[in-house]
Amino acid sequence: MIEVACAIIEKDGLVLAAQRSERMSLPLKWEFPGGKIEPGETAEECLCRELFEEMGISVAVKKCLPASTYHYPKASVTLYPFVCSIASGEIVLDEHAAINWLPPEELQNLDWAEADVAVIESYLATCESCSR
Ligand SMILES: Nc1nc2c([nH]c(=O)n2[C@@H]2O[C@H](COP(=O)(O)OP(=O)(O)OP(=O)(O)O)[C@@H](O)[C@H]2O)c(=O)[nH]1
Repeated sequence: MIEVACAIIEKDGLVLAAQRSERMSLPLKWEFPGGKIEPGETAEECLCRELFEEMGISVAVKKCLPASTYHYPKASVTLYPFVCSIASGEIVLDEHAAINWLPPEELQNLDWAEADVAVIESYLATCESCSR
């Protein structure tokens, strides 16, 4: 079981999606930036560390969404999603192939890592700026 903290970053009514690079597992799939929770670390501590390492930004957590587990053929992944805003810094891509800022209702148009599909549904169900 892999435990992963991930950030649903909102800015001006848009949401950040990040595309995994060709060198990563699940190449070129879209995801919410974040990473594996290390021993002794809380999910929120992990989130802050990974966002700084991967993108050079500090985030402020606005809301936690329910954890969601997906069973890939090789491993099970539990995602701990946090709705966030950028507190400081400008995004610099260190690991990802690309980023995209999308209106919430367009998120489902991307080719997401399978574990993220349920997270997006949960986000859309609670999202205040969504039209649906
Ligand atoms: N960060 C992130 N990982 C996700 C998401 N959805 C999803 O299935 N995963 C999976 O969760 C795992 C997290 O791996 P990662 O590569 O981002 O984490 P990491 O930086 O700590 O790992 P590493 O240092 O071993 O490369 C991968 O197996 C990845 O495919 C998501 O939305 N965000």
